[in-house]
Amino acid sequence: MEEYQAQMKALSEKLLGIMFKSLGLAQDDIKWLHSKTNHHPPQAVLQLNSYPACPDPAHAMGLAPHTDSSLITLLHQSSNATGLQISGDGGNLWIPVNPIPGALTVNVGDLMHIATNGRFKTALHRAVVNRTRHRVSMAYFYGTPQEVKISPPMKLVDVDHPLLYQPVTWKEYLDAKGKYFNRALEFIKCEALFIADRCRQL
Ligand SMILES: O=C(O)CCC(=O)C(=O)O
Ligand SMILES: [Fe+2]
Repeated sequence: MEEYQAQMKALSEKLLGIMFKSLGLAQDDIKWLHSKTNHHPPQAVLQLNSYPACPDPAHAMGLAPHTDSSLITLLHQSSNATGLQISGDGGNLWIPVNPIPGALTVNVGDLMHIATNGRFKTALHRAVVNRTRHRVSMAYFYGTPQEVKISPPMKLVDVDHPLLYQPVTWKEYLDAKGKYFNRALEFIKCEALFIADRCRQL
């Protein structure tokens, strides 16, 4: 398990580096991301999910529609059963994300949505139970260091892209998520007054 987590951590950092670079950001813009040079390294959680088979999947709960609260999630799903589904339209249409042997699924999470000012969009997904097969999955949630207030680099904020969310730590965000669940992002949205105030400070 420790070795798996170490590998997932390295992969998360690599992927995030590539994703931020794709937005034109340099290493200096995302200093908090580099755990080797950071006093307080980014935090991560490993979660194991088990979904017993159910002959009537429509009447069983797998994992309800949600977005992950991480920056990114690296998901391993057992290759013998389907169950993960993603929605691009707020939960009307669900598209299966079937397992590919040897491949991981990468979810963009809420913190990445906040940290990139909405350039990378958090992914709404759910897990439904399989009719005949027991399914397991292993989710590695990669987040930010404990004390970091997540806020996009100023290069991603301008008049065409006003600041969308108030700066929050992962802990503060998880508290909001616990209270407001799928509406947590909405809850930390900048009010017009807050945006005007921040813009004056830029
Ligand atoms: O089991 C799955 O495929 C999804 C798991 C998941 O979304 C989660 O643990 O947050
Ligand atoms: Fe998830």
